[in-house]
Amino acid sequence: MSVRNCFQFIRAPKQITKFFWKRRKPLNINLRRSVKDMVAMCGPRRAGQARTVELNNGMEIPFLGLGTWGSVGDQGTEAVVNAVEVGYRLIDCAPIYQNESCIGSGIKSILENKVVKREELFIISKLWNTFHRPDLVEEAICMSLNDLRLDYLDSYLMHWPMAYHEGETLIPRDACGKIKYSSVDYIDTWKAMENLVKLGLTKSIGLSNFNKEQIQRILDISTVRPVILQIECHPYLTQHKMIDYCRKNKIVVISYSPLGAPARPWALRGEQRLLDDKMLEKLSVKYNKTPAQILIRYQIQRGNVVIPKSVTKARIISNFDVFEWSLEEKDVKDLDSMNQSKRFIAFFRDAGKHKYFPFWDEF
Ligand SMILES: NC(=O)C1=CN([C@@H]2O[C@H](COP(=O)(O)OP(=O)(O)OC[C@H]3O[C@@H](n4cnc5c(N)ncnc54)[C@H](OP(=O)(O)O)[C@@H]3O)[C@@H](O)[C@H]2O)C=CC1
Ligand SMILES: O=C1CO[C@H](CO)[C@@H](O)[C@@H]1O
Repeated sequence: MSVRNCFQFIRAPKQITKFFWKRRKPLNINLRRSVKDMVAMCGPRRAGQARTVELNNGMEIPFLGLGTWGSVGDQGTEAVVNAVEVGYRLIDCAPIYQNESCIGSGIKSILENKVVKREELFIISKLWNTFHRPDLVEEAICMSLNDLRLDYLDSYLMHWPMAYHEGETLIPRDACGKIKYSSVDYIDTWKAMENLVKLGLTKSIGLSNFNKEQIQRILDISTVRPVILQIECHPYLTQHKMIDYCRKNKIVVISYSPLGAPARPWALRGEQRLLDDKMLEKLSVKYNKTPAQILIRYQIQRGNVVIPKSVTKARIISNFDVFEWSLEEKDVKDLDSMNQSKRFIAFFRDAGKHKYFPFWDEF
């Protein structure tokens, strides 16, 4: 229920009073109590269960979105259709996932079938590392828009601060298999991204996988402020310092791999999956919710946007059931205490030696 509807609801008893006053008949109902009941009905949704959060440019972004890494072919298309039908309005995409045209088919289908209007969706894509050179930035967003069958994005993020050698290949390697870097400074890339907002190709721009010092460099020169920072975040990597820093700078955090990226067994390095952690098992029993729901709710309760990926219809549905209940503060603290500063998406092998590799600093 929107805030406006809620107030209409509260006003109703006054009209009832007026109507009965005119009829001069005594009423045998407790109007004061019914107002209280109505406020109680509206209250929780208004206070604790908001579904969107405001960005620093006044736009609203949904707290929960659909991740799309690995959502390929018809499965990817169906995942988008199913998700929007369930109520998801945010979809996180990227050309490096090499599926934007499948995701675009899903978006096209829901718009053609009038499930939602374009302006009700919040679509994110990202600038890949081989397109950091300023003269390539507009071409890159146009390719994403073309694949996604859209005229504009709601947000366009610089995927990583490191530039790779420009060319046809997304992961360019030399004869020894090492990634070929490019020396483009992300500051120059950012300036080119600012122009995309002026051209109307995206409504906002943001960052992904940047550390604090790198974000500060952007903030110091930007004429269009970053609205979003997308980073890995879950109880094994709670990101408290980064979240505080972003909050002070009015940047909304999007938590990626919120379930601990279970589809990347290589990232586990033989260790336990986050979803199998004993603490989650305990909370799962206590709240009668799945471990995934606990992990998603944890992010929303911390004020972070969260983008779990799934192509499984039942999971898409259950992952969305995170608004009508909440975790007690002490359980949020217990989840915080699981922090191990452990990254599943480390990217060391492909970019660890790049001068702008972000993860050598504390945050
Ligand atoms: N900016 C960046 O650099 C990055 C951004 N991202 C974004 O964040 C999104 C989410 O992160 P991702 O790394 O995919 O990992 P997630 O932590 O979202 O995990 C996704 C995996 O969990 C499975 N899963 C989904 N729901 C459940 C459930 N209820 N119970 C058990 N398993 C479940 C999915 O399987 P199935 O699909 O088979 O249901 C999939 O294998 C990405 O898809 C991408 O959009 C991710 C990494 C880096
Ligand atoms: O968004 C992403 C999805 O995962 C990839 C690695 O597994 C990352 O490279 C990338 O940043």
